[in-house]
Amino acid sequence: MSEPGGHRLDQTGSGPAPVIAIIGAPGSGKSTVGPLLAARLGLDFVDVDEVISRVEGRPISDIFATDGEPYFRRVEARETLAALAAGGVVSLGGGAPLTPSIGQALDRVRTVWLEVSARTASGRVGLNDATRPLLLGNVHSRMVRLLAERRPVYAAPADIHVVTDSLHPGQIVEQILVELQGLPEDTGVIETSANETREQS
Ligand SMILES: Nc1ncnc2c1ncn2[C@@H]1O[C@H](COP(=O)(O)OP(=O)(O)O)[C@@H](O)[C@H]1O
Ligand SMILES: O=C(O)C1=C[C@@H](OP(=O)(O)O)[C@@H](O)[C@H](O)C1
Ligand SMILES: [Mg+2]
Repeated sequence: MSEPGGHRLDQTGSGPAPVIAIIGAPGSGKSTVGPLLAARLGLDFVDVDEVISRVEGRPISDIFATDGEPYFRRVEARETLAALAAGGVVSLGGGAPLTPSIGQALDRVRTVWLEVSARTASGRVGLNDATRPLLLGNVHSRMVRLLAERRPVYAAPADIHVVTDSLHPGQIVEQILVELQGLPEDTGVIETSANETREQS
């Protein structure tokens, strides 16, 4: 089905809705690239951090401060699994893949890993960011440690891997669209027309 963007996918089609999960460290660009990718594919988009803040009625930093990280991770697992079950493009929080139930779910969907260096990520995230309480203090040193711990957890479920440091969000979306075409059919069919994309660029 070709649409102006060349990538529209009718979600009313038969079969389960396609699911694309976006994972990576804080500052890798999940919340930025996710909606752009969803628009190109004609899919719904969910940012799980936004859902959490909405259902909890408070910023993520307040959740951590008042109820602690274990509580946050339980809410995150519930909302992440619900979003993945609903289908569309889902941008996870940076720590979500460390939760076993989420890691197992990621093995069943198309997963995009946006990689970023600690230096670049530190430069992208703001200081004292209310959505990233784990980075309060020395952002760069905390990011270095976090990336070292998590790299294997991001790599394991990844079907598509994009190193984002020197790419703009639009370039990242184009690379994802091209790589989606090369994925095996068994994880759902997402019709994109990368050729049209190349003609458009
Ligand atoms: N490819 C990119 N190049 C430059 N800046 C980016 C890129 N991707 C995201 N950003 C910026 O970095 C910050 C963090 O991006 P965000 O999408 O919130 O990351 P995440 O959701 O992975 O934590 C935002 O200010 C965003 O505009
Ligand atoms: O890395 C993490 O553990 C976290 C990353 C944040 O999301 P982003 O990756 O979108 O910043 C948010 O879920 C929370 O602060 C925890
Ligand atoms: Mg985000």
